[in-house]
Amino acid sequence: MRIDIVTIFPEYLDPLRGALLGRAIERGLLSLDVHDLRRWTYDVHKGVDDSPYGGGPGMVMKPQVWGEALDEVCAGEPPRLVVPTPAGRPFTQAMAHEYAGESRLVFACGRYEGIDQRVIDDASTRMRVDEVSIGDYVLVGGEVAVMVMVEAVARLLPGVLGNPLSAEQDSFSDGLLEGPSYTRPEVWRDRAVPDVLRSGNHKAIDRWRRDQAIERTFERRPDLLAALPAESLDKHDRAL
Ligand SMILES: Nc1cc(-c2ccc3cc[nH]c3c2)n[nH]1
Repeated sequence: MRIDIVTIFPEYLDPLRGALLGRAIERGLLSLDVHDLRRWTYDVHKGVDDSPYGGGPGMVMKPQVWGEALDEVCAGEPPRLVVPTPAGRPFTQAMAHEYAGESRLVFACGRYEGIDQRVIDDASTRMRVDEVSIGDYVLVGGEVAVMVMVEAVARLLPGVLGNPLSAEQDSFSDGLLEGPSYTRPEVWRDRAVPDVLRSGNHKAIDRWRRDQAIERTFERRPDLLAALPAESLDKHDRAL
């Protein structure tokens, strides 16, 4: 997978080159190119923003600069263009899996009050464009949102995670939250690991883990339970 990111703060994305993702890049499992938007400015001040039509606070990012940047970065095989915004469609694990199946992703990091809408409208005539939110809170720019999405997507690529089962048993993979995890010691500050986990009875362990996942989902994210297909909860699950 080829990932391109356009931003006015390229150094903000440096952490993506460390640790697990850095190793995946070194191993050629994905490529990551970060582009400074100011490369496509021509004025001495390298301006990327201007006042909003209709008035209002803050500044809007200019369409000319973004248009030329995306023309160049998106050239070649048409990518999926992802534009983080608080007004976007919620980013989910299902979308992370969808993106992991793409051969090219381009992320456009806005700043200020965002990017002139015509940039998205124009790009949509040539490629799939998703305006995506990573949560119902407002960040200062798109860079942190892009780091969240790149990490969520990259970890799903074959070979990136040491144990592929980790991704299969993620929270949300079966529509439920993951239950609690435990490791040594057996007792810590007078708190013991649940006996079932030390029983060696894997049928009982799997049942206990599913019960914990359903109970935790019920308590913390009842909306996920409501969205589950009826057939995915058996009689035992419903009796919880
Ligand atoms: N989910 C979420 C996205 C954002 C976001 C995304 C891009 C920009 C550009 C300027 N402010 C931004 C905020 N905040 N919260």
